[in-house]
Amino acid sequence: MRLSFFAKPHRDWVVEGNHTSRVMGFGLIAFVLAVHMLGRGYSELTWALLGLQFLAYPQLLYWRTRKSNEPRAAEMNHMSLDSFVFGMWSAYLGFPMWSTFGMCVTTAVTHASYMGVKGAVRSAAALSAGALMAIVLFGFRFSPAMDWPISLACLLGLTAYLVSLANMAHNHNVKLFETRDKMRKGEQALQEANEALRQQLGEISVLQTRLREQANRDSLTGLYNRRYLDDTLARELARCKREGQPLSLMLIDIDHFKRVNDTYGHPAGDEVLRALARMLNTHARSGDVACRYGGEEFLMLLPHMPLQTAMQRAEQWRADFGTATLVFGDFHIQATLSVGIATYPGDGTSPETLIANADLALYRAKNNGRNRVVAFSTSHPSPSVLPNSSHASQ
Ligand SMILES: Nc1nc2c(ncn2[C@@H]2O[C@H](COP(=O)(O)OP(=O)(O)OP(=O)(O)O)[C@@H](O)[C@H]2O)c(=O)[nH]1
Repeated sequence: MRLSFFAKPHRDWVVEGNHTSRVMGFGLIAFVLAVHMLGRGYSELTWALLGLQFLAYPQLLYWRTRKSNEPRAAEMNHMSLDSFVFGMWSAYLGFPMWSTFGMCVTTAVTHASYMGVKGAVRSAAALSAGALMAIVLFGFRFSPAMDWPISLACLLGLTAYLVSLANMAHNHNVKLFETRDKMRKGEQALQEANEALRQQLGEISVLQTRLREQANRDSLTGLYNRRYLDDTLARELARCKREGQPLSLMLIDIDHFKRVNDTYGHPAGDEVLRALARMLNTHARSGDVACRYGGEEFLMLLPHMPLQTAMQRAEQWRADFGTATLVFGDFHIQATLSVGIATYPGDGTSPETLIANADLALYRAKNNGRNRVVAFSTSHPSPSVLPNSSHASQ
């Protein structure tokens, strides 16, 4: 387990960069000031302070910054403290020309690079405050020494400082570009993933629609199934009631279908069912619902259709189907239809009653000899039968 004292809580590029440039800059200035102090009779205490100030102080600040909860804010304050101590040293040493200039410029540039012109002003204020403090404590001295070794050291130090600052900015820019590049690539990958997801969602939605459609369809004939009819009949009936329109229901049953199966086989029977479904679909209007109601029983839901029209239609379909021949392999198959019709409002006002009455009418069509159309009518004791003597059952 690491002790928190040694832990590195935060790695901030401002803090790290400042530390490096502070260590370097203070080292160089210490060297320049030492050259200036040589032979000028400064006490041992001053030399010791110089060592502490320029060699130990940067480490102390770095440690404090990293312990701080807000390292950047701490670092900004430390920069002002730098200016203050530089001001003190400059005034204490009598404002040696190049050293003072170097200290002023480096702190002003550092401040300005983080805080703009405001930073430079802040640095100037701190420098002045430091100088003032030194003048108050030690008195005013003025010896702007400009010996060439000091001037040369200052110029080299200043150049090194500016280059290191530019290098830091360059490194930061490179990092910034790399991060932007990564973000752009990430964004692109995200867009691609989004696009793929959108496509998948589209496919899922198509599949769902197809599934819903399949759930409503009879797999053999492709007509709507009974489940769909249950939902639709109530809705269509309600609509016709609102609009004051009639609605007819036709129950259509293939006569003696068992015989077809028994004679020609089940696959042939299937083909007959498909043929009837095709015929009903072909003749259905856009609002009609053709539905396979049971094994060989079909239902046509005919909104807005009065009884007489429904009777005529059913008769037409019965005749067409009865005269058609279905070729299945070597077989020529013929079959007839019986149809029962119930119409809203005369034959019932609820889906259940209408279906029950259409079924009753169909039952009567079968009983009366098949191959015929029978309409249920509550107004007559026996349902009305469309005469069909020419198409007797087989
Ligand atoms: N091929 C085939 N036959 C089916 C299918 N569904 C039901 N059937 C058959 O349809 C026949 C219906 O027979 P019945 O109910 O006796 O009726 P029917 O022979 O048509 O006689 P009526 O209706 O009284 O004229 C049965 O033999 C069922 O096996 C199907 O999907 N395919």
